[in-house]
Amino acid sequence: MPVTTQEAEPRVIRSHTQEAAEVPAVLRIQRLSVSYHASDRRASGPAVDEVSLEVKEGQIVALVGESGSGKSTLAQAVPGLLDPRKHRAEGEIWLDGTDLRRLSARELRRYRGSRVAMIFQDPVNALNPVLTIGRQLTETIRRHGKGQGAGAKKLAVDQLRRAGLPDPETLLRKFPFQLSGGMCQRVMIAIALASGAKLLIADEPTTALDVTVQAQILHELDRLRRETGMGILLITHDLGVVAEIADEVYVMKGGRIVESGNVFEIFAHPRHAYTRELLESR
Ligand SMILES: Nc1ncnc2c1ncn2[C@@H]1O[C@H](COP(=O)(O)OP(=O)(O)OP(=O)(O)O)[C@@H](O)[C@H]1O
Ligand code: NI
Repeated sequence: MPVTTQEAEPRVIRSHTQEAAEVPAVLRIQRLSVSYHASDRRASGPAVDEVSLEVKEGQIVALVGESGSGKSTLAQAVPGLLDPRKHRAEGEIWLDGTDLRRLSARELRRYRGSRVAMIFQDPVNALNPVLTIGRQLTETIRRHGKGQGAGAKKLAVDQLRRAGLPDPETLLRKFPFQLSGGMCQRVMIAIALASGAKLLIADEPTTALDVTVQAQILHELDRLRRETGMGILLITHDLGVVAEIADEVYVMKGGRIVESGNVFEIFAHPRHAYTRELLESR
């Protein structure tokens, strides 16, 4: 009789070799257009032009393209961070069965931070300079009803450790200016983890950091999406990193997606001339 072994279901949701067909989407953007108002416009035409895009659970989706192609506009439109007085948007942004485009400013604020987290190029300034790291983390934890008092503090320590920061207890008492850029970005990641967001939008999260730290942070994101199932929309100029950690790639030019697909296919057989140029220029 054959021996049957019972293996535990792996917690890891997927790696970029698996088919993602049945994995639910954490973000689905449909025909999103964003135009800045004429007085502010620095270029003709919409900054984002009928873009459709999907991020599934546990996936890293890379958004690449030249400067001014509309990547940051797209990234900021998702959590509703664009100034409503300065732009006009059309289309749908589905997150967890809700079209964010239909929410009021107040409802959007509640979504932001609890369902979708963002990390930016400049982690030092993204943190509040006058509050300790501990205070900023426990604030997030409390606000999202994840814990109070000692419970919140313990969770804060856990998340800092998870984000790869050594000696989290000491770190709780420090202020952002006492930390390196890389450490601040890890704190931002810990805050995103503490909020329990299922989607993380990372807009060039390592551009301002030392070269040696850049790869570490990106590999941290790669590890965390495996551990938590968080979906990540990653904007980066580093095509080497894209090849290494992304599942899907969207190539943007002049506000439009000119090519998208599985990372292996795009890198092996870029169809669009612009994608070939991008690959050759690295
Ligand atoms: N606040 C703004 N007001 C008016 N126009 C803007 C604003 N922000 C961006 N734009 C314009 O929208 C277009 C897209 O810019 P965006 O910053 O989204 O590009 P990007 O792909 O993120 O570029 P980069 O790689 O340099 O960060 C550009 O033409 C830019 O000049
Ligand atoms: Ni940008």
